[in-house]
Amino acid sequence: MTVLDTASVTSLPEHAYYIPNFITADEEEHILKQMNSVPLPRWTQLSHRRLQTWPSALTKLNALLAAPLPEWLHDPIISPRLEQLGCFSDAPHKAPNHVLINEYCAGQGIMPHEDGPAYYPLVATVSLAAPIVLDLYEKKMGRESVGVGAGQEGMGPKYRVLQEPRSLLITTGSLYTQYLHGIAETLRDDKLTPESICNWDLLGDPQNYATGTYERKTRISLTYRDVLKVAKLGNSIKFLNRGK
Ligand SMILES: O=C(O)CCC(=O)C(=O)O
Ligand SMILES: [Fe+2]
Repeated sequence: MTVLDTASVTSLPEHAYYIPNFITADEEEHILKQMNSVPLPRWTQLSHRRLQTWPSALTKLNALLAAPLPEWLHDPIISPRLEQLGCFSDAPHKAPNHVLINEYCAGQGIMPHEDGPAYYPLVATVSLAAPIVLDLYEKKMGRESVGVGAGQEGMGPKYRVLQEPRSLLITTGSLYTQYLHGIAETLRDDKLTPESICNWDLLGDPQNYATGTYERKTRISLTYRDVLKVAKLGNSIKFLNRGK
């Protein structure tokens, strides 16, 4: 049995994997320090959260301009940890080449959405600083209704995943393509029970949630992905100079 087999969230459609304490508290602190020491314009302020995009935002055609990730996003998460798991070994570039950093203050969240076709369909999410619940919604069949109603009153999530600080969550396969994911805009996550939280058996510190509720604190996520289209800067410069 591989490490990933033992981390499988078996009550979810295929596939999700959850590993608590994927990084140490020292490693978490180092990453948070680096993240907070970048120049302020590195942050994109959205109405409900702020975001850093590494190495840069995708082009209009969903291509990534080839550039290395900063060392603090690479070590130890990509090398050696994700490499040891082998989760990107079938991806076109065999490793993640893009990282989004999302910061959610208490009360902030992200609308149910899907990550779409720009990426190899696997997301590796490392959570930092505080726990949060990720909600999963089944996509409605029929184009017009995709996403409509998800997250609205009376349309609760189909599944809930509790992401502890320092944990890794991998979503791939039909979970990537057939489901929407979102985070509620709330000051506390509640109904934290083994019945309601689908990765309860895999939690590192379930006793922290024994009261069934958790007051939200600022939580950071690092989402690692492989962008399918990569443009080499040299080629882009040739393209820009075309006709000169
Ligand atoms: O913060 C998270 O765990 C989810 C972020 C997300 O869905 C995204 O960046 O597309
Ligand atoms: Fe997403």
